[in-house]
Amino acid sequence: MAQLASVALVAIVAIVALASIYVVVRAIADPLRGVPGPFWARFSRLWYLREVYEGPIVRITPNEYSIDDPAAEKTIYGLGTKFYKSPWYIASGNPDPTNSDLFTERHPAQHALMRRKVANLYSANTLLRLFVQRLNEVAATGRPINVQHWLQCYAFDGIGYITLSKRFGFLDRCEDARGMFTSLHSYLKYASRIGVVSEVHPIASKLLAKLGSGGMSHMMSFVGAQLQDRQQRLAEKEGGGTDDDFVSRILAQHKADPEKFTFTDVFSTCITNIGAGSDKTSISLSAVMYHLIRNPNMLAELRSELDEKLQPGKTIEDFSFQDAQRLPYLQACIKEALSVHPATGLPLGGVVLSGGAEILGVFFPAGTVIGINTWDAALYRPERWLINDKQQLSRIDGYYLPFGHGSRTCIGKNISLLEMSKLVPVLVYRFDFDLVRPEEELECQNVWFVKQKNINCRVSLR
Ligand code: HEM
Repeated sequence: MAQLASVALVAIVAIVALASIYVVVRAIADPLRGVPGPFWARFSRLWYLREVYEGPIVRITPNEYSIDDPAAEKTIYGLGTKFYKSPWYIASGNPDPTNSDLFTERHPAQHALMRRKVANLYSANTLLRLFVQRLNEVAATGRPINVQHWLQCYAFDGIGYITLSKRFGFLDRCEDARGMFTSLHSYLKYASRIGVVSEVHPIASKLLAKLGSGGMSHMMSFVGAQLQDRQQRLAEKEGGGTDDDFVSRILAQHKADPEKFTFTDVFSTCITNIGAGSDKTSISLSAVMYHLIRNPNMLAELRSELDEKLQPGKTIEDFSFQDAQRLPYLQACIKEALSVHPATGLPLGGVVLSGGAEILGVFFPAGTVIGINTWDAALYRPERWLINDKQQLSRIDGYYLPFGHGSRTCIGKNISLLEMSKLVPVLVYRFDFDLVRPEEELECQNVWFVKQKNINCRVSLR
């Protein structure tokens, strides 16, 4: 027995020694060893779970680099790119690779095919009245609210409505009654961490499911029940046409060609909408509101633009998306907030294709993972989007990446811009928001989505 234990010990020591030699030799022989980054990123992916580092090209793992260069956007994400999404995306999806969805499908051709199937459903159209009613009620009580949480209720009900023509019901009491925010948050924590070591995703996800911590299970059962209900209604309506909403159109596509557009496609499109389109919209809306609350001069400027453009006999709620798009200061406030606080906070990784790629004079061999982080931290200054200097505008626009870029740009971008353009004018026109603790810095948590934690305000009617 003692002999067996010492053989096992020798074997373990030998494996550890060989692995260490391999890691050190790989780091020394690495043609990209000149790229700066944290020391431990030369040897292991694990440091990525905690640190931040700045520079034009930064090593973030032994085989992964974060790039800060707008010209690289086209190379990595441009339409027709052959770059695969990086292995990080694996942990966000179904462990069964045949059940991928638009967000997690890594193969460029498969991804393009999937995207073509649903692209027409995302052309842009609200829960404004209900949200304003809730704010009116809370304003009457003087009770402080967490603005991010309330906007999350708005965004969740919004995306439920847009996708399934059914609200989840968060705006009824502005509470996470179904535990869905918590579920999505634990899913994001899981995906952002396990994405770093995505090889363990098939085992880790099974283990979590056994422990009853599935993350998305609430959402899946809600979506499943709504789809079943709608299918039944459509069947009863046979010959009588379909409703003109997202879910009817997607089910009609499935009915027309169930092999090309399978029920799994229907389900994963709806789930992806809700996972991808709720928190990111609420984080972006919170960013717009936070910076306006923090900058009273800019808030006053926006309000005077709204006063000026509001036609006699109309209310602020009558402003259409088209009207809002013609308000330069409003659009600059939104764009600037998404610039200084993009909803996602990790590099959007892509695997370098065969033949390699040269970026900022550095050659990255095939198989290396490179990506651009959407964060372009700067002072909040909407005015910088309102200049006439085309060259300067195009330079700053090159760094604007909150929705990603090219072939994998956010498919829900128009929907969320519409939601923001409709809601922000109403909020700033109807209400005052006063931070409960203005002396506190903004606190955020990065779980791939960078969530604000402490935008606590008292709301009052203007
Ligand atoms: C302000 C709100 C939003 C922001 C900031 C945002 C941002 C992003 C970003 C950065 C990506 C990742 C691109 C990549 O991995 O390279 C993405 C992808 C995606 N978003 Fe959004 N998003 C928002 C709202 C929405 C909404 C409302 C929907 C659905 C209705 C949606 C659906 C998707 C989908 C399906 C993808 C995957 C697209 C693909 O890979 O082809 N997003 N979004």
